[in-house]
Amino acid sequence: MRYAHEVGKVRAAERALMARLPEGALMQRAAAGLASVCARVLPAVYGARVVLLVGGGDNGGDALYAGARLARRGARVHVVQAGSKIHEAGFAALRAAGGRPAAGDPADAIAGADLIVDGLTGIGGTGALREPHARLAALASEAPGLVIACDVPSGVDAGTGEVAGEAVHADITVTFGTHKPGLLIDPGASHCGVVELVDIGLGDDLPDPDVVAARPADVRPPEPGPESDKYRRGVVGVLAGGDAYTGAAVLSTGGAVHGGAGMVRFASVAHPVELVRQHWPEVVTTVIEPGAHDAKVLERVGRVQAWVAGPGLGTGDAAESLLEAVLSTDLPVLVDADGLTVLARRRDLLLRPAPTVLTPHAGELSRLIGAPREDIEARRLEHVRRAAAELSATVLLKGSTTLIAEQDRPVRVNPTGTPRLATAGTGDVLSGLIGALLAGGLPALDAAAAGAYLHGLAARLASAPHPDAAEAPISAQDVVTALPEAFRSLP
Ligand SMILES: NC(=O)C1=CN([C@@H]2O[C@H](COP(=O)(O)OP(=O)(O)OC[C@H]3O[C@@H](n4cnc5c(N)ncnc54)[C@H](OP(=O)(O)O)[C@@H]3O)[C@@H](O)[C@H]2O)[C@@H](O)CC1
Ligand SMILES: [K+]
Repeated sequence: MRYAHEVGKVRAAERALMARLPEGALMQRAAAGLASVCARVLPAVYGARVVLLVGGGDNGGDALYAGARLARRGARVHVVQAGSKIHEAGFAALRAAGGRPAAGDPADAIAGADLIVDGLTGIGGTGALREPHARLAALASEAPGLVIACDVPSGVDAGTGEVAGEAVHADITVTFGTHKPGLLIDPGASHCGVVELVDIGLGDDLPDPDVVAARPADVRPPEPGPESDKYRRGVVGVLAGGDAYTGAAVLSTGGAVHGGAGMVRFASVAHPVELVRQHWPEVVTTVIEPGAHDAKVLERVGRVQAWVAGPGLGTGDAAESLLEAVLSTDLPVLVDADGLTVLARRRDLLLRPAPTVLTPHAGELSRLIGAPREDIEARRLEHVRRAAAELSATVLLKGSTTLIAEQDRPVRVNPTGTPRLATAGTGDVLSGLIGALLAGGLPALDAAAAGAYLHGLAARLASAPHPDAAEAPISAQDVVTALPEAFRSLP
């Protein structure tokens, strides 16, 4: 896992470690790590034109000391100072090594640099960048040289990934001690380029992480054992589709079929049942009558180990009665799409002892928790956490960075997302896939995180089947088809 810690915890760990080290030692570790990444990416350090953008805090100090190291190796290092304050000891070290303030218009120095080190703000940055920082950030982002952000791209909120104004677009972000949540969550994540973690020795002083992102080896779908039969591997029940929406039924069922379920049961009114039978002959189907139902309706569908309810189900009385039936079982239930719209008026149905997984996009979450959609999109981490606590559920918030929250657990960030997934029907595939993983016995948070991971991977493989292939647009059906390849590509 890649671990990220909130800014307050980073500062506390730094304080604890600093108390045991000689003064300035920690900043030297950070600067040494930053300088070595700079040296690695420059074709040659000797003679390289390096520009340091330096704010008034310790982030600027890191950049100055790293610049001094590069200057001692022959780089031509110039400083663009933003604001009146500067880290005096770092500045003195840089001058002693031969670095100089940039003369003339900073725009010229930035445009002519081979490498720009962004030391404007780090974890101490708050709100939109002020001037002249904002202009310098914009100049750096447009410059032809490589941009390396020190700790955090300036303008990105380290704790949340919010970007309130101008922000540096880095090619590489060298971060110290631990990742910060804002490096993993959009829009901040999309400003980072490649993130490199420099170990400054915080390890023992850091508490449990607040946010984690899976690496491939962390994703472990349920493995069928030698004596698995279709019942032990997990039967997933899908309640989806209606006379109006049939595609959602086919796609959600497809996600379940390719998600490793031992068996998929599907129940709906006659028309979607007919289509699912045509697409997925391996699925066991049940036709249910239109209109409202009592809890007994599920007995006709048969035994399952987890339910998926909602895609294309409609939002009227019939859908509400099915949701009520399914949520009154003691089985894990995933609710998506129309099911979420129903839940927005029936939050009482969420008061249940068994696990519930909700998979809203920002608009659906807005209805569920009564927060404006734009607020949710701007502050995804805060809202997904709040939703998990308020709704007593595992909440997977879809979007440019999919986040998965469960109360008192680190928030999972899905690293495999791709803009290619922003196409109709892909969410239905995800619901069936997570349902299959739940039925296979994964705990809710792991099932949701593994589902999001495999779903993103499948979309990438569908779009570009091998590393040299150009990306092509994809359909939700392509994602279903690529799921086996996504499973195979796990280590
Ligand atoms: N602690 C340690 O041991 C270690 C810390 N390390 C490093 O220190 C960094 C944290 O340093 P920090 O705490 O000094 O804060 P920092 O990120 O430089 O920002 C403060 C400056 O930014 C300014 N500023 C703020 N908002 C702004 C805005 N919107 N627009 C414009 N300006 C704005 C603010 O100005 P002010 O508001 O005070 O006028 C102040 O000048 C950390 O990220 C890591 O790089 C490493 O060396 C490892 C050891
Ligand atoms: K920075």
